[in-house]
Amino acid sequence: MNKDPNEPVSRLHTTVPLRRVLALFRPYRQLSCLIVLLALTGSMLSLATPLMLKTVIDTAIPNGSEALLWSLGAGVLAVSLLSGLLDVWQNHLEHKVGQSIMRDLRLRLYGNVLRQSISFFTRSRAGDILQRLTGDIQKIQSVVTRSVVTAITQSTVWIASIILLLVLDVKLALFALLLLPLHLYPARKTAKARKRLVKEAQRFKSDLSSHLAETTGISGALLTALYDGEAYQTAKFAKLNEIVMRLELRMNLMGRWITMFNGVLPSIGTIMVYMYGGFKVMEGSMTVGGIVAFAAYLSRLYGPTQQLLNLHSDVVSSLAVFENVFEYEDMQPEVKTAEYAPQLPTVTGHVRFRDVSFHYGPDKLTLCDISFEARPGEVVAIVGPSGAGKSTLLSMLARLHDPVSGSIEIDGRDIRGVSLNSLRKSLAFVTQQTHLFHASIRDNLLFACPGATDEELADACRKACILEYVQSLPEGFETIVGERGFRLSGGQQQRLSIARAILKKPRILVLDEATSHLDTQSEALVQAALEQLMIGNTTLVIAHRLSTIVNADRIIVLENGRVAETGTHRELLGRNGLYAKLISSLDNRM
Ligand SMILES: Nc1ncnc2c1ncn2[C@@H]1O[C@H](COP(=O)(O)OP(=O)(O)OP(=O)(O)O)[C@@H](O)[C@H]1O
Repeated sequence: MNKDPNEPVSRLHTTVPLRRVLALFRPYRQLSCLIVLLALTGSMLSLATPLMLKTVIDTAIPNGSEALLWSLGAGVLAVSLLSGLLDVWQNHLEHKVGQSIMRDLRLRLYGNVLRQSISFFTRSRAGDILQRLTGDIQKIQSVVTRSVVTAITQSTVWIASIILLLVLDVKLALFALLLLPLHLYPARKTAKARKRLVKEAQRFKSDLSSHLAETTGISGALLTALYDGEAYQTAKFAKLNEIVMRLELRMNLMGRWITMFNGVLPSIGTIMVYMYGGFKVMEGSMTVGGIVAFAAYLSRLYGPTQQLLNLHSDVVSSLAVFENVFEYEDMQPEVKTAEYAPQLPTVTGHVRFRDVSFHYGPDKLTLCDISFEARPGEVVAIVGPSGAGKSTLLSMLARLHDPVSGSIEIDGRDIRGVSLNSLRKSLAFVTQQTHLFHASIRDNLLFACPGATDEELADACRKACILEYVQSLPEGFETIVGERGFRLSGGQQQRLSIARAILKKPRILVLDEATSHLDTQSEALVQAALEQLMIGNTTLVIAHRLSTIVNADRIIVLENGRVAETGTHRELLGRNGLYAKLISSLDNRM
């Protein structure tokens, strides 16, 4: 199936050490100890009942002791009531610890995903990320909630039951224990098979949620509608859906077989004990109460055996999911900064690219030895044919990618040596594709400057030529916009994103000028907004408008990732090279 896009970005390990799973409990050590204590007390209490039953049958009834019968009856009732209460408390605490671990994991994973470089997001499907942060974490929840407690309590009951069985009758106990190894072989086999199935199912679930996310997002839905792709998408979904269902069925069936097998063995064991014990009672070497107590302890031996084997199978199969989760926790961003990198102080906005080279893949350099500078307040226009590397070049200023050689400096400091957030605070990007979150206009603006006052918001919108429009909306700044919100036109979205950039008060501005989708009036408004934003800032602009290019202090002409020409409009026209050709094609389009 569609595997490549889902391949891990950097696979750091293939198996998860159990130590790492146990380390998740570290912050909840005390609560976990309390849970284990409660569970052990509950298990010990449950071991008292068979002994009381033995006394009822062997002593109270034959001796006609009503008082003993009453007190043993009350004892059994008290034990079961107390066990029930302890169980409720223990269960609540187990869930508290389990849910807290899930919360911590989700938060750590989300934080680490957001820390990743942009290359991670271009490689991953949204559905995969969603699946890991929700589906996968949900899947390991039951293991995390129950596993440790079950392992400790059930092993205790198991060992205690063996001791009590041996105390009651050594030969009978050894006879009953003979059946135990029969449980192990199928349990080991199925645990491995389940792990494979779980891994496969998680992968297809990831495919399913990616397909869902892609086709129900506004762009995917629009494309599907316009190309009449409903039947195609539904067929693709149905295929994945079917595979997921079949895998779930296989996993369930495998679980049922093992449950059946594990259910039959104890019955055989119990009936053998009753028969063998029966003969011993007839011989007079054992009491009836002794057999009843023995059978009760036997069920407390087989029960935990099953539980421990199920747990083993759950843990082994869920290791596949742990691998997924821990992989996201361990991922390192490609673009790294030292933990205590200094902040970039308020800058004047002097930008310098020194021999910058970059490639997306090893086969071909996307940018090769690019050098240029933009002095504070200058406008530098980047022009060149489609695919020349203009967007890549400017994205490097915000360290969306790092150069493979050369360096980029702001005010003489290599941007790799300063903290990433301080670097990004001093820059503002206005791109052609504007993204607005599904939130109010106010919240979308505050995203750039969380502390901005209403006056500052209004002022930024006024400068971006959008205030009047926002105020004319029935809900004004509270209007919900974004993919599923109120639809703003392309120009309005751009002006809102310019207002957002104005609020950031950057020193360096990176613009990707709109090409053609705006009408003349809208373009004039966007242009006026941009001019406001450019005042006093160093501006690097991927320029498509003749006026921007002509008025730029310097023009960098890129071709196939190299600087083909540099100069002012007049100088470059005089050279009659690539620039002159590009300008004549621009003129022809105007
Ligand atoms: N994420 C990516 N992975 C691999 N290659 C990429 C990626 N992004 C861009 N490229 C390639 O890098 C080259 C430069 O792309 P870039 O978008 O920087 O060009 P551009 O000059 O901005 O083009 P346009 O004017 O059409 O937007 C292109 O050949 C493109 O295919």
